[in-house]
Amino acid sequence: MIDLSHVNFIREERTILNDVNLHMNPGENWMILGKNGSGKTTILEMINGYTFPSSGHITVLDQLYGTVDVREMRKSIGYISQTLFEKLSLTDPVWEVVATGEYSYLRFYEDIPQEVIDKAHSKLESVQLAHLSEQLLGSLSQGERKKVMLARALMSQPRILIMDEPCAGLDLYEREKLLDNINDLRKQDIMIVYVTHHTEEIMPLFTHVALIDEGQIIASGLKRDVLTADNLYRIFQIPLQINWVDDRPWIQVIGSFNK
Ligand SMILES: Nc1ncnc2c1ncn2[C@@H]1O[C@H](COP(=O)(O)OP(=O)(O)OP(=O)(O)O)[C@@H](O)[C@H]1O
Repeated sequence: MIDLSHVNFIREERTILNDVNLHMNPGENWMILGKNGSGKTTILEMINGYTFPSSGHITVLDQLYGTVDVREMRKSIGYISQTLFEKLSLTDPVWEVVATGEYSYLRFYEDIPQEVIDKAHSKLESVQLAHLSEQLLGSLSQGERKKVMLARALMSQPRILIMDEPCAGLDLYEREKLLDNINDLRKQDIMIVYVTHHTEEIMPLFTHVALIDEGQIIASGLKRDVLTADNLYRIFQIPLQINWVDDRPWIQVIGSFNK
């Protein structure tokens, strides 16, 4: 479904991605975990066709990038990121912002078909935000904004949903509510690719994890095989242990930092 083969990305003599190989198959949901600046967002931008590798191949939904119109590809790929949020109109009502997801528009400059309006309301209902549909986007809390992004991304019924740190800036309550909505997506036929620095966001729906450090994949595969104390030490350089509770990994730091 998504295949990155020997992908390198070099800018100003700096290797940002170094021989990245990732093979994501139908039925899998992937978490990409790594420190700040390790190359996570660059991978997501490549899957979306916004950034092209210096060398290597990327195939998404059986289409080899470089030989297809990536704008067409993006109709099958939902993307949730802070950069995209900043392009949306803070002065539009929430239902209208959600409706723009149907066509991947940033704003409407034409009449909106009634069925698209109805669909936007039902997507808002599915993330428990129906009561805020008439409120302006700019007046929402951080958590509500993230849920609006999720509802908007689901409008076009994408086959792949890519999320770049959707829980950044959320308090514990808002984070858990959003993660619950994301976990519910396992009932749908959609592949999730999710980037974070935080292991506890690995909800049960995630089947696979890729660990990235300084542009290199350190380990990738089934989450319980990859999320070992040794592998995480290689990424974070902190001695820790992992406790699995209800199929979620929780990290406990052990010993002293840097000793
Ligand atoms: N087009 C580019 N030109 C030059 N440098 C780039 C480019 N794109 C990314 N980088 C650099 O590559 C590195 C990896 O960036 P990226 O945004 O992929 O990291 P990240 O793992 O998502 O980080 P964070 O968790 O902090 O968001 C950074 O040091 C960034 O400055």
